[in-house]
Formats: sequence, structure tokens, C-alpha cells
Amino acid sequence: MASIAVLGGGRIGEAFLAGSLSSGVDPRDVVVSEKSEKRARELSRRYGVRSMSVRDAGEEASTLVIAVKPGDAEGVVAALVDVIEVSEKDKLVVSLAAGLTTEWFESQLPAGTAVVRVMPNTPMLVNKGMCVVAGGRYATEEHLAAVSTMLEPVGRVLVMPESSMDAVTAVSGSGPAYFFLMVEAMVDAAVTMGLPRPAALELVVQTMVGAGEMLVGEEERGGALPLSVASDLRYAVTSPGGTTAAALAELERQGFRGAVLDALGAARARSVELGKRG
Ligand SMILES: NC(=O)C1=CN([C@@H]2O[C@H](COP(=O)(O)OP(=O)(O)OC[C@H]3O[C@@H](n4cnc5c(N)ncnc54)[C@H](OP(=O)(O)O)[C@@H]3O)[C@@H](O)[C@H]2O)C=CC1
Ligand SMILES: O=C(O)[C@@H]1CCC=N1
Repeated sequence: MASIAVLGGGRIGEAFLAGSLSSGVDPRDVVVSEKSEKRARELSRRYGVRSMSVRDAGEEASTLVIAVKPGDAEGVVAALVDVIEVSEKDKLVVSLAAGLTTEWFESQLPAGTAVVRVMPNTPMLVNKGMCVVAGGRYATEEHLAAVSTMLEPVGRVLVMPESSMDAVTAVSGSGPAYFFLMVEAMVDAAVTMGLPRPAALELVVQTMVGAGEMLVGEEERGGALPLSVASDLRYAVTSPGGTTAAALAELERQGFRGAVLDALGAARARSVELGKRG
């Protein structure tokens, strides 16, 4: 009897699967359901988990992790209704989908079904994820604790009110893409200045890794992350009248902060819109 069903084996489903298994979850305790048979076979071969239909996976497992695109959630939920209705044990539904509210899931599922909404991100794949967890109407403290425990091996976990989830999606859910775009932009700029692309990529990636590790360094040593940590580290790089100050002034002139503000606002608005489709 599996305890976790991953319903949707795409990018985030695989990141969750891979992160969980690498942190010690037994593949015999996990089943996956994926629309594409080829992809299902690939996941079974790669991770040693069984693949089956949504309905069968829902019957097998107690925690049902929905990892399909928001537009596909209705079909998955419809396939789970009977299973949840007749199950003797309580099933916990965990949604990783952007936008869709616990209220929407509750309206589709048998009355009283416990639903927990999670916003993860892809660094889960390397156990460096950021997951924010919010409980629905029937989710108890025990459910939230169980989901947090399930996610802790794949990264950091925060419990927040559901009203924060659209903003969270804009910040940490979509966040990795903003940093990857920054890497691409810096590599292209380096190439424009004449650096070979492989060397440029190495310079940029190692700089990002080093900067990231400096940001979390203090906290990993046991202290809380000071709110000024990013500014303090930036000041330490910025010599008066130097190269960094020249670059930062140009970023400000080009409206860097305003662009970030608008970009995250657009992501949050899109999350709200995806929720309305549910
Ligand atoms: N990618 C990310 O960084 C993040 C994604 N999310 C959320 O995670 C969810 C999944 O996103 P992502 O992994 O990127 O999307 P993907 O399209 O990569 O993965 C979804 C997978 O589910 C499959 N699928 C669709 N319908 C069914 C079904 N009825 N039964 C079984 N499998 C099905 C899809 O198959 P097919 O392609 O053939 O339709 C696809 O392989 C979304 O709701 C998204 O909002 C949340 C945080 C971060
Ligand atoms: O782009 C998306 O809609 C999903 C949600 C957060 C990250 N990827």
C-alpha cells in the first residue's frame, strides 16, 4: 500500500518525486500517475516507482499530491471523487497547482475532504526547494504538520495563510525563472564584451552560487537571516566610485526595481486568474 500518490509526472511532479526519494522515502511507498504512457514508463524506470491510473493511485495512497496544470485539475479531481467517497481511511489531498484555491477543491470533492495547498518550486529537485503550505477548511494542524514533514526533506517549508498564496507564487514559485533569466542576460553581456561563452557561463553560475551561499550562510550557522542581509552584502561589493556602483546606477536608471515590481505583480495577477478558471 503506497502512502503517496503523485498525480501528474511533469516538471514539478518529478521534482517532488526525485527530491523525496533522494531524501530517503521508499519508492515502494510512492505511486505515480501520468497521462503520457511514455513519460510514465520513463518515471517508473528512473525512480523505481509504480505507475497507474489516477483512480488506482487514489485508491492505493493516503496522500494524493495533485501536480497537473491548473486546467487539468478538474479531470483529476473528478476521477478521485468516488475513491475518496468510499475510502475507509481519510485521504489527504495536496495540491501543488498555481492559483487553484482549497475552496475550489473542497467544492469538487466529497464534503469534509481535507485539502492542503502548497506552492513549491523546482529547486526541490536538488533538495533546495521553497515550499509554502496553506490549509483548507477541513485541514487540521496535524494535516499541515504531516505535509510540512513530507516536504522538509526537499527544502524549506513555511506555513502561511492562503490569502498569501498568489503573492508567494509570484515570488518563490516562479522565482527560479527570474534568476535563470538573469544568468542568461549576464552570459550574453559577457559574450558581447568578448568573453568565450563557456567561460562566461562558468563565471556567472559560480558568482550566483557564491552569492546565494553568502545570503544563507549566516542562517545556516544558526542565526536568523538579518533583514538587511542583501543590502549589507551588496554594500561590501560596491567600492565608492568603482565598477559595481557604475553598473548598479545603470540598472536603477533602466528601471530595474520597477521592472521587478511589475513582473511579480503580473505573476500574482496571473495566479489569481488561474484560480478563477477552476
Ligand atoms: N513548474 C514549476 O516550476 C511549478 C509548477 N507548479 C504547479 O505544478 C503543476 C504542474 O506544473 P508543471 O510540472 O510545470 O507542468 P507539466 O505540464 O510539466 O506537468 C504536468 C503533467 O501532468 C500530466 N497530466 C495532465 N493531465 C493528467 C491526468 N489527468 N492524469 C495524469 N497526468 C496528467 C501532463 O501530461 P501532458 O503534458 O501530456 O498533458 C504533464 O506531464 C501546475 O499546476 C503548476 O502551477 C507549482 C510551482 C512551480
Ligand atoms: O508558471 C507557472 O504557472 C508555474 C507556477 C509557479 C511556477 N510555475
